Amino acid sequence: MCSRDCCSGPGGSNRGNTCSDKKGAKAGSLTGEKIIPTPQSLLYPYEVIEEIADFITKGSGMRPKIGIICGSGLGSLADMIQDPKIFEYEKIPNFPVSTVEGHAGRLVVGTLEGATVMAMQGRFHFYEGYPLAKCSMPVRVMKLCGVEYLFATNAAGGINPRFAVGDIMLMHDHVNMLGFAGNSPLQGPNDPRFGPRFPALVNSYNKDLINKAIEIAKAMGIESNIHVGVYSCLGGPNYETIAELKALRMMGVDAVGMSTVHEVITARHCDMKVFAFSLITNKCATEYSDKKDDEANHDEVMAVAKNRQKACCELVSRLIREIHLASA
Ligand SMILES: O=P(O)(O)O[C@H]1O[C@H](CO)[C@@H](O)[C@H]1O
Ligand SMILES: Nc1nc2[nH]cnc2c(=O)[nH]1
Repeated sequence: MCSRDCCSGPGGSNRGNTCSDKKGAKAGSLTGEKIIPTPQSLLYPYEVIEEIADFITKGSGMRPKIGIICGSGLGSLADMIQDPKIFEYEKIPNFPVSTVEGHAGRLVVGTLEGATVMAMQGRFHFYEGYPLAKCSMPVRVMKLCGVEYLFATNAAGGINPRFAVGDIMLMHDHVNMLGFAGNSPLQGPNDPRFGPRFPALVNSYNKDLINKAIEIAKAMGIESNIHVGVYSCLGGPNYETIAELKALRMMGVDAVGMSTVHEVITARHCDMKVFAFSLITNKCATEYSDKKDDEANHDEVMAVAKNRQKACCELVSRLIREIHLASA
């Protein structure tokens, strides 16, 4: 009988995919349980990710170098892609579907500013009922497609009082609240083909790309709308209470959302370079008040994203152009 986490005990649910112990007992059969908790990393074994990546590279005839994840209402980032080959999520084998307004549910592969790119027009969130490993599984697909740079974007609430609605915060660090609570996309047996058991996360956000983005923002004349700060991901789908926002601020958090962190962890685990930003779609109140205006809502998030999509698109396309020119 296999003695590893992947097959034994109540956590075992290998689905016959990855265990190298030929004596491995049938998954989950020891306890007779019908519902078997599955370690996150076993949800998508390497071979399944490889199949999805093959489907995309063969279907598009490309090995993209840059991956983009479009935040809520920022799907227009993918609309910039030239000669797009579009894959609806429901037509990609073993891919989840998008359930959130503002997340179309398509993978777009093509070129942008001369670089080969693939963009997720629609990401997966923990609050949709997906485990974190499932939310960030497409990052591993990107890796096996050839992606070296991850651009992750999100809509977020601004906690830093200096931030205004419509500003852009370049992420230079994060506070992983789901991680504090014991949840990680890397939970379960580690497959070293993706990365190490204990990845370091200091310097996760590429400093050169942050500096280049600041230069680009200056050239665009939007320097005063650009900040560099710390993002935190909460589980959602509810927005935060005042007490939670106060606590986050005390922890040094500048913007809060419900995504991105697990994608960045997965990307750093497999050694991608990461650039990420938050579009500040609402200001988070950190004092009690009766004003209805203080309440975040998704319609407002979408409306602000629509208004600021032009600036976000220009920032992303110019940065991609620089990466492409530097590697040409
Ligand atoms: O992080 P993205 O996907 O941009 O979306 C953010 O906006 C939604 C809430 O309005 C949440 O999904 C939150 O995470
Ligand atoms: N958690 C969270 N996510 C958001 N996404 C956009 N705005 C917000 C916010 O205020 N809080």
